[in-house]
This record gives sequence, C-alpha cells and structure tokens, in this order.
Amino acid sequence: MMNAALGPLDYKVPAGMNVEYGQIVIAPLGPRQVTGIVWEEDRLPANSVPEAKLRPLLSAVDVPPIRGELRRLIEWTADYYIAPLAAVARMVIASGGALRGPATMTEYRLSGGMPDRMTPQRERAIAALEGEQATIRELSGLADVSEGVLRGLVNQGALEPVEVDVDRPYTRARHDFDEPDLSDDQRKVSARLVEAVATRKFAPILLDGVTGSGKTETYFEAVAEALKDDRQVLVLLPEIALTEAFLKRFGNRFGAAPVTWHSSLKSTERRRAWRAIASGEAQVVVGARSALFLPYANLGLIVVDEAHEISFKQEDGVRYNARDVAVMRGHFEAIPVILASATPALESLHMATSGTYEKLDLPSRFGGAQMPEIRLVNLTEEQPGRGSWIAAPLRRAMFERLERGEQSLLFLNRRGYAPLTLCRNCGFRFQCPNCSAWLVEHRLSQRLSCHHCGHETATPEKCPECGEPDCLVACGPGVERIADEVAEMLPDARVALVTSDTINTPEKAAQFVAMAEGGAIDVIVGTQLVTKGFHFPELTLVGVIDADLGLEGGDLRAAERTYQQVAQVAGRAGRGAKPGEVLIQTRHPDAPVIAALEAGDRDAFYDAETEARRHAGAPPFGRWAAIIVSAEDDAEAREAANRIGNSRPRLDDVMILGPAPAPLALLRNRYRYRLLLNARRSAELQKVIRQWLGQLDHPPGVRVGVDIDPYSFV
Ligand SMILES: Nc1ncnc2c1ncn2[C@@H]1O[C@H](COP(=O)(O)OP(=O)(O)OP(=O)(O)O)[C@@H](O)[C@H]1O
Ligand SMILES: [Zn+2]
Repeated sequence: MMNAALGPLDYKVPAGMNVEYGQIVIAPLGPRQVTGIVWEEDRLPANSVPEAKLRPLLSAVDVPPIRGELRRLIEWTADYYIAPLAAVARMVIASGGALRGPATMTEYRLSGGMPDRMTPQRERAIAALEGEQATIRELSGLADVSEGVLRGLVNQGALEPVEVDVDRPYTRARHDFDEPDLSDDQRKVSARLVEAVATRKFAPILLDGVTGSGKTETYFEAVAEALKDDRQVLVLLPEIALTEAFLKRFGNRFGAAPVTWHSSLKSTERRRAWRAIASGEAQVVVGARSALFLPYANLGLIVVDEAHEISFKQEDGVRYNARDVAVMRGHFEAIPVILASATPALESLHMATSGTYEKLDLPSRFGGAQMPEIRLVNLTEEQPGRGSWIAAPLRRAMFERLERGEQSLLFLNRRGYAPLTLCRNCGFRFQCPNCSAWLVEHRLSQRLSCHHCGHETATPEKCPECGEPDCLVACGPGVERIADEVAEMLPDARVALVTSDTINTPEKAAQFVAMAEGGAIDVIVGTQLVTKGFHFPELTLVGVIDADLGLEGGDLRAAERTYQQVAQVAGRAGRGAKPGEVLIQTRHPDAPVIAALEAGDRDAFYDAETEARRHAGAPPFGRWAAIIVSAEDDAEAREAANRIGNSRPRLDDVMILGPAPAPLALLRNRYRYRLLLNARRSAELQKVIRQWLGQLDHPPGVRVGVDIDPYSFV
C-alpha cells in the first residue's frame, strides 16, 4: 500500500474484504489510522515483511480505485523528477474530504424577512447578499461583514438555512449547444483534432496558431467530439484570471459551465469536483496544473492551452512541468494531447520538427483581422523625462487612441509601485529580512513587500536607519507607478490596473473583462496577467514599457520568454475590425530577440535561439538539472553543498558546476547553495543523480531538492 505521507507500507487483506489494485484503503499505523492506495507489490522497493507481522487493512474507501494508467503516471513522475512516490500520490488524493462518506452542508440565503433592528452593517450585508447562497464564512467574505453580524441575521430570521447535498450533479454540457461556423483553416485543423479523439490513441499535437486565430474555437470541436462519445476532457490553463473569460466562452459553446479545479476552490467544491471526476460524471474539467493528477474515470482528451506558459512549471514540492506530464498522461491513457500556443516553447517546436509531435497550423487571424504593426521606441534616443517611463512616441499614440475612443494597453512585468526604495539622506535600502531581495513598494496598500516570501511591512514615515522624515525615494517603475503616470498624462482616461494584487479572485477577473469589453476602460496597465487570453475588440494600441527587463536575471530561457511575453501582449492589439499597433520601448534595439519582434519574424527568432541552444548544449539538445541545498544555518548549508560537490561523479556526458551560492542566496530564512548539471541527451541523468545523492547523509536541518529541466536558476 502507498501512503501519502510515509511511502510504501505492507498490510494483509483481511478475509472477506475485497480490494483491487488502486483501491483507496484505511489502514492502522500504531494507534492512528492512515489512508493509502493499494499498489502492486512487485513495482515497489522490496522490503518483505513476514506474513505473521502484517496488520490487516481496516476498510476500503467507497470511491473508484485509482486506475492503472494513473498509477503508472505517478510512478513515472516520481522517477523522472526524482520525487518521493508518496509525494506524487498525495497530489492525486489531496481532495478536500472527498474520501469521507456522503455529505450535506448548511448554506444560508436571504429569506426576504427583515431584522427587528437595522444597523448599518446589517443593511450592508442584506444589500450585498441579494441572490447569494453560501456558508456563513463565505457570506461574511462576500458582504465584508463579520460572521457575528450574519449570525445575528440568522437569529432574526433574515437569513435562512438551506441543506445542500455537497455532491449534487453538475449541469450537463451539450456538444451541439451552439456550433460555430469555422473558417476553412479552422475546419481543416479541427477535422484532424476530432479524428484524433475518435481514434483513441496517443497523439501529441502542437496546435500552432497566431494570436487571434481561433485556437480555442478550433479545439472546442475536439472537446465536442469527446462529449459526444461520453469521454472526459481536461483543459489545463495557466492562470485563474484567464479561466473567467474561458468559462464564459465555454458556456456559450456548450450550454453549461465546465468543472473547475484550482487552489482557491472551497473544500466542498473540491470534494464535489474530485468525486465527479472519479465517477466519470464530470465531463470537462478546466484547471490549473494540479488538475493533471486527478483520477479521471474515462479521459478522452487533454488540452494544454497557452502551453508555453512557465506557470505550468511547479517550483516547490514535486518540481514538475505540467506540459510534459500532460503528454505522459496522454501516453499512458492512450489519448490525444493538444498543446495550443501562438509562441510554443522551443522544446515543443523541436519535438514537432523532429516528428515526435504532430503540428497543426492556424497561420492567420480569424475574420480577416490583420496582425498588428510593430515599431520600436529606442529609449537611448527617446528618453522620457525624469521620473517618467512613457516616451514621447508612445504618449502620442495613447493620446490618439483616447481621442478616437479606442483602448490602449501598457505592459510592464513588475508588480507594485517601485522595485527598490531607498533613503535620500543616508542611502539605506529596504531589504527583506528573510530573503536576499529588495522590498517592493506597493502604494495602493501602503506596504513594502517581498515578492519571494510574502514578508510585508507598512511603509514607514521616516527612514528606520537615520530617522529622517520624508526622505524615502522610489527607484524604478512598477505597474502602479505607470498607472499614476497615465493618470497624470491623461486625466480624463479611465485606467484599469491589472495585476495579481488587484485581480485576485475569479469575480474580480470577470468584472474586469466585462468592463473592458463594455468599453468602460480606456487604458489597461498590467503585468503578464494581461499578456494572454484576452480578446478586446476596441484595443488597438499595445505599449511595452521595458522590453529589456526580461533579459536580465536568472532565467535560463530569458530570450525565449521575452519573445513570448512581448509577442503575446502584442497579440492583444487589433483583434477586431480596427488595425492594431504595438510600440516596444527598448534600450537594445539591435538585440536579436528585439529585432525579430520588430520584424515580426518568428522563424528568425526561433532559428537563432535554436542555434544558440545547440551551441550551449541547452535543451532540447542537452539537458539541465539543478540541485538546491538549503538550511537555516549558513555554514550547515554550505558544508552540505560542499559534501555533495566533493562526492560528484566524474562523467563524460554530465558536466557538474558548483556548488555556488544561489542568486537568491537567502530565501524564506534559508541559506541556499546550488549545483548545476548539464548533460548530453544520452546521459542517464536521473540515475546519476539518484545514485550520487542517495549515498550521502545530511543533518536534519538540511534540505536537498532536485529540479529536473529547471526554468529558473535563482
Ligand atoms: N469560427 C469562429 N466563429 C466565430 N468567432 C470566432 C471563430 N474563430 C474565432 N472566433 C473569435 O475570434 C476571437 C479569437 O479567437 P481565439 O480567442 O480562439 O483565438 P486564439 O487563437 O485562442 O487567440 P490567443 O492565442 O491570442 O488567445 C475570439 O473572440 C473568438 O470568439
Ligand atoms: Zn522575503
């Protein structure tokens, strides 16, 4: 049996109890009871316990067994990413109480009655809760009043209880609810996708279509085919903000919302979704990367939308890349996997050109919309004034848009007001106490915050070092500062700030989309949140504040990411009838990636980047891995890293660099050292690492993490 905390444990099956492989069971462990999955003994490390010593299982949980296909995926993931099998299994059964018996819960709604005594808070609650039904805690969040106020309303009869079945069924989606008229290109591609679903074989497919070409519309046909056939579909999306716009489109096409899965689900929703997925009742699941490990009863198709997005890479716990694991799941389930993107990862493109993936193209925008015109603004010649970040050409273009009643979008991938705050008097800089990073000023919330560990402190009135009042200066721009500049420059414009600080719930995302679509916003200022997925027909100007930003820092794929981000945000311009224009501010107009963006020459960029990677033995031509050693005590971490470094294997096909202090040398109060491995494709990288690290012991405070195919080297 596989326990989600402890790994493999041995039990005997008591007489009269029927279990299959994959069955979720309850077992005794000392005085406790633990949950586990029944596993094939010969697939686990052997540690044979004499029959007489085995304790019997207690009971089987009444949910369908974890299927063999998923058990193989769990094994593969643990093996490939050098993670404990138990940690991967945990992702499958971490389910918000799904494993407990049938459940009902009490929700509350307005009864129509009024309390005897009205208070401002009660009044506010009643106004806010019109049409809502949820638990007291959720209602308190919705109405922004305390739970005590709501309990008062319950006692007064103004709120009434409703018993709901937690596992009530979802509304059925219909494959033919509202079928679109596809363009010729779209029809050709969708026919192949539909065929792949009908064939029921493993088929990795790269759906490579320019921004606005209708990739979503096209792969919806494959979703429809699976629905017709009563098979389940998983659509992975990189961001919750994107989900809202997506849900609306999905509802329009299929007449019902899909089942969603992401970290901000309430535990009852999580349980309901998990059970419906495991029983086969959930038809289409739209989720973040963790939805990949759910126990689908009858999966027929996986779609990874915006497949190039780095948020598919999980950076803690089991460090996996959902895009790659999705393809493996497709392999084990023997179903097609569609990777959709306008700017595919170089690795995906390489798999397509080498024939491992099939590639389907949508080369032009839907409905005759043209690709936007792209121009560079050379910041070395067109310097914005002091404390200003929008150069004259971009300003002029924004004025024009406002006059014509069209929308502009400014992109800067930096949250907050300013990335560094210092004292004008003594030079003091605000640093995170837990990390080697500067604190970022957030003016909206009047706080300084660390973007690595979440540490926050109120922005002080005076310098904590020299005590001088009013001496703090903000250095550099964040989106909040850009929004301020826009407000000053265009006082009549309606400006929306779109970052994970302002759009942090599905409701707010939906509200933003509705306002932007309804023409209630003139200028959108945002981080990478605005680069993808959105379709605003009146948006005709995109300004990239600092295209050079992504080229700095510890990103292994800096050029590729810059290309993708700028191309994606540029792709928001001119999607409707009016043509779009993109202005890219840069200090390095000659850098190959910037030049390729200006020329709109995607192939030139990918060709150059491919050659650079080939030369460096970087993916897809070679492989990388990182070993990260951390401890609260610096010396302990350094010594452990040195021990690992000193016992390194000498191999021709694996180059090992380090240990060296990680660029983020202190993170969440842990000191960090790092080794980098660069291996030839033929090397048995995982085996090497497992043998190497497996023979070493470290003090209990030391953590050794392995990152296979890392994205970030910080
Ligand atoms: N066949 C069609 N019929 C009607 N509308 C369509 C059709 N194809 C695409 N559209 C519309 O065109 C717009 C762009 O399509 P979609 O969002 O699917 O493109 P995309 O390729 O996914 O774009 P991006 O990669 O930029 O997010 C959407 O508003 C979509 O509804
Ligand atoms: Zn920090």
